[in-house]
Amino acid sequence: MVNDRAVVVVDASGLGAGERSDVERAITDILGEEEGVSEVRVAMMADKVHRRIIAVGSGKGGVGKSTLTTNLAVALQRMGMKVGVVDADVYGPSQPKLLATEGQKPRAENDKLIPIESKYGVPVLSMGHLVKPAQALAWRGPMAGNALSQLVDADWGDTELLLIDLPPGTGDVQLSMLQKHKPDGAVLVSTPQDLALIDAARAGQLFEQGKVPIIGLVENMAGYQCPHCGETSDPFGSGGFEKVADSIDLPFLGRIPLTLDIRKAGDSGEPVAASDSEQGDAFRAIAAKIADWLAQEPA
Ligand SMILES: Nc1ncnc2c1ncn2[C@@H]1O[C@H](COP(=O)(O)OP(=O)(O)OP(=O)(O)O)[C@@H](O)[C@H]1O
Repeated sequence: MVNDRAVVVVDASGLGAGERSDVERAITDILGEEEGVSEVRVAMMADKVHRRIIAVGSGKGGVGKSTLTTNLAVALQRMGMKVGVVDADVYGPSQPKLLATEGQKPRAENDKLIPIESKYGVPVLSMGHLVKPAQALAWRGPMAGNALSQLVDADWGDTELLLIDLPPGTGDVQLSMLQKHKPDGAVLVSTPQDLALIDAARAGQLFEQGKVPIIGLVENMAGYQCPHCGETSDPFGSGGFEKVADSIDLPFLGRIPLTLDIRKAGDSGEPVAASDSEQGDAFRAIAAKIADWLAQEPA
């Protein structure tokens, strides 16, 4: 006590942003009731978390970058990592739907957004939580860049890994990310079609120029698995990406089949990696490679 002021120092290491403010509120409420206390001050101390950022990028849209980001985050969370997702796809945010947080609005405290807790233990922030999609369409360079900063500089608490779901291509958001929030590594995703491969190579160049190590390439929608007979066919060809990965000397992280289940799971906000399904295994195998990469890279 200092005169009639109660000062409490709390070791908040390991608590998420929401838990920290709950503890702070509880202490303030309880001590505020005490006789002789006119003011309560709570100082939250925590070990600084060393947070790493991995960007998930693609050359063109619709190749499954958001689906991959969600499932990798859920898979890594289930492996024991504290993972958050930033949906930097300012112009077409899909993480609110994929992580079943649609319609929720993040709170702000001390000028920082508090990420939304999804039911999968993966906190998430998206422009889709803040504005209507049509509003963001009018944004140009600096506004889109500032929007990204708000999301990345939010109060991520004890989150140790942020996966950033980038917009497709090499526009303003990507440049702003390289300048202000340089990722520790990048994962590139593409479908097996030739055009997509060429575009992915372009996205790769952006990271290389920005001196961001490329962790590896993921081939999505590789082979269609028939839900009736289980047979796999290759509407877009297969293996092309692996060859590209080889020819440009980048690790190939894995292949995700095109399945009805993955599409339905995305639409209903129930990522396949959240269950022990065969579909989830493909994402888990890639997540394991990313975890290996993180373990090898000096933090
Ligand atoms: N392996 C897959 N099997 C079946 N459907 C898939 C698969 N991967 C993604 N999809 C579906 O394809 C569509 C596009 O996927 P997604 O939104 O993840 O792509 P994106 O590259 O992030 O797109 P955008 O450029 O619009 O952000 C979604 O309907 C998604 O459910």
